[in-house]
Amino acid sequence: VWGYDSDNGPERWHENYPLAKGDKQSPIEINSKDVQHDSSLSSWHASYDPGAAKTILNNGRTCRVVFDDTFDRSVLRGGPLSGAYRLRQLHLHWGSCDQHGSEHVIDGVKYAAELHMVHWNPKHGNFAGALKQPDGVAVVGIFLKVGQTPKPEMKRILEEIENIKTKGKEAPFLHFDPSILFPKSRDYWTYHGSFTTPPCEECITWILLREPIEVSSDQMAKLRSLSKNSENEPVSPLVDNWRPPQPLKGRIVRASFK
Ligand SMILES: NS(=O)(=O)c1ccc(O)c(NC(=O)NCCCCO)c1
Ligand SMILES: [Zn+2]
Repeated sequence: VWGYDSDNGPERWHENYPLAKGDKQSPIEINSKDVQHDSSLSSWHASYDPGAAKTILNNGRTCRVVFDDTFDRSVLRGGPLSGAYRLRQLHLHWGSCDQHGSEHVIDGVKYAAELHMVHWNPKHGNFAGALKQPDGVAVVGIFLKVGQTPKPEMKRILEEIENIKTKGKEAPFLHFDPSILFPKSRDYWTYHGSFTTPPCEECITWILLREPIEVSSDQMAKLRSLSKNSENEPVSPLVDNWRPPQPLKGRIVRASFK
C-alpha cells in the first residue's frame, strides 16, 4: 500500500497508480518570476456553515476534518472557479522538523506544513464523479509557518489530536468554521493540477494563498505526535507525509496579485 517511506513513497507510486506520471501533477514549485498576473481573476469567497463540521480522524496518512457535503451547505466560489464547490474535508501535510513539510514550494521556500481544504463541484453528481472531471475539485492551500504570534484558530484542531493519536481513531468535531484559518490577505496563485496522493487524479483547480498563517513550534510538535500505526502496533510517527514538487510540463501559474 502506498505511503511516504522509501519502499512505498512518491518515487514508486506510479507502479500502481500510473496517473502519478501525468502531465498535470501536484504539488509544484512556484517561481514568482514565471508567474503571470491575471487581472481578470476575481477574488474567491468561502461561505461555510460551522454546523457542517462532523468528525476529525487519523487515517494513518494525515489528520482530516470531515464536513457534511450532502447539500450546498459550506461552499467556495469565485476566483478561478465557476459555480459553487462544496467543502468536503480539510487535512494537513507536515515535516519531521520546522524546515520542511509543505508540498508546494514557493521561490525555494518550504513551509513547516500545508493545510488543504478540499471542495468538489456538485454539477458532477458526487465526489467520485468529480474526480473524473478537470473542473471536478478545488483545493485551497494554506501554508503554515513557525512564528512568534501563533494563530489561536489552529488550537481547536491541535487540541483534538490527543483523541486521535493512532491510525483509525476518530472523534466528533462539531461547530467549526474553517474560514477562521484564512490569513488576512486573499492573494492567491492558481493552476491546474492533481491530488498529491494516489491515485493522483488530475481534477484539481489549486488555489494557493500567498500569505502563510503562523503556528508555534509547540503546535508543530503536537502535529508530529500523531502516529501512523494503529493502537497496538509499534509506534511510528506520522511525519513527512508530503509529496515533493512535480514537473510543471509547461503549465502556467496565474497570480491574483501583482
Ligand atoms: N492532498 S490533496 O491533493 O489535497 C487530497 C485531497 C483529497 C484527498 O482525499 C486526498 N487523498 C487522501 O486524503 N489520501 C489519504 C487517505 C486515503 C485513504 O486511504 C488528497
Ligand atoms: Zn493534501
